Amino acid sequence: MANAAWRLARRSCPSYLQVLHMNRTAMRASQKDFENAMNQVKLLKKDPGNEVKLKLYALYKQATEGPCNMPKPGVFDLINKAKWDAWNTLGSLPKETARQNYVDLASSLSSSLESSSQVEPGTDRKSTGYETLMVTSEDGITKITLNRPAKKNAINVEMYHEIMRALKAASKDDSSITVLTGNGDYYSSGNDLTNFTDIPPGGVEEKAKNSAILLREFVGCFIDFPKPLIAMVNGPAVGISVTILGLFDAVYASDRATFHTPFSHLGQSPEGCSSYTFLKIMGPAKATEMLVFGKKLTAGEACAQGLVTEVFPDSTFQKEVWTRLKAFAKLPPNAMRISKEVIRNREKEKLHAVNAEECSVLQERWLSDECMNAVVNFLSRKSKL
Ligand SMILES: CCCCCCCCCCC/C=C/C(=O)SCCNC(=O)CCNC(=O)[C@H](O)C(C)(C)COP(=O)(O)OP(=O)(O)OC[C@H]1O[C@@H](n2cnc3c(N)ncnc32)[C@H](O)[C@@H]1OP(=O)(O)O
Repeated sequence: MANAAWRLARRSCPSYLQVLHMNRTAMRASQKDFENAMNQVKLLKKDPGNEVKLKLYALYKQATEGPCNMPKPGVFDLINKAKWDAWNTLGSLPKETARQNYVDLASSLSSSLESSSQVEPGTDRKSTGYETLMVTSEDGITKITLNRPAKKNAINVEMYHEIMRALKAASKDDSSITVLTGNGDYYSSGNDLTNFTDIPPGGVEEKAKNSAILLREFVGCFIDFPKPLIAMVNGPAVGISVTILGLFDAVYASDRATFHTPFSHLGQSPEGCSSYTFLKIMGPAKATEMLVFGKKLTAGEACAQGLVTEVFPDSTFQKEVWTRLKAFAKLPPNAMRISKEVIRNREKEKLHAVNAEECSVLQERWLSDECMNAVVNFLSRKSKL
């Protein structure tokens, strides 16, 4: 049947997309296929992650009930709002197409999740077990890639924890240097603003307290990281993804990258030790423009001010930086580690004290009307940076 559709399509010379559509229609999933797909999903050995689960939920509802018929949940009813958004996005997609898409997604998941659990042979090792990151180790370099490109690599609570886990693992593995970069067009859009919506029974005060503990531990991992740590800033960087750059040993940027710390706009205050490192790196006047007035820097400006080590044209960024990193990774690892220790040890105590103070100030800021209003405006689509 599918072959017949393909032959017919070729004879009347329709576009490639039309052919694909005919093929898919000819292969419409039966109710039995749909039920098998639901079982396949239940039997997955690995959690496919929230975004995929929402997609599956939406396709299931569309396939069984048709277009979204639920009243829209409130902005702070985060889970039901996410489900509603996912379902509502499918608009008037026919039930049969939703059923087919569900079957396709389930089958792609069972093949990709089963195969990704296998460790590749040779020196290129991929770490599995991360939802928000890709972690690989090759040629003496551990690469940690922020991997939520559809959300501009915003750092949700899970990603904070996974970055800490990946850094702890990298500090003990046999690589000589560690690289942090982003997947997609952004390096990172900073803290995921939906982190503010998941309020525990103890209320916002408890949330702010726990968040300050999390942030302090997160930044602490960068202060204490023992090997050379290099940022490959592949695109725009916002908020905490910029401030922690002051704790890296080298920062290479694409000329597409920008550096933005809009803390006052968000009713917040600096973190990542930037209230200390940025002043040392660029002097108080330039640091104030960034941290207090939220001035966004181009990669060239960030390099001129010492935050970035070197800027590369986007077209050659990956090739040029990887060539350089591979050369660095051949240097004697113990010498690099000890040199970093000598440089960092003089500052460590001070950095931990700055980190603690910044987190305690932020804990208060998160409870302010200025901060709450900024977050609600972003979540209700009234504002962007
Ligand atoms: C009680 C307190 C608890 C807090 C717990 C926190 C713990 C530690 C906190 C540490 C302090 C950190 C501070 C910071 O990092 S401040 C910086 C925060 N970041 C932002 O304000 C950026 C917000 N995003 C934007 O302004 C725009 O999205 C952006 C300019 C980055 C890109 O715009 P563009 O038009 O190109 O793309 P979209 O807006 O359509 O984005 C695509 C989707 O990605 C979602 N997105 C992007 N960034 C974020 C983000 N930071 N948080 C949440 N979601 C984000 C965006 O909503 C789109 O999603 P949808 O496709 O679903 O609409």
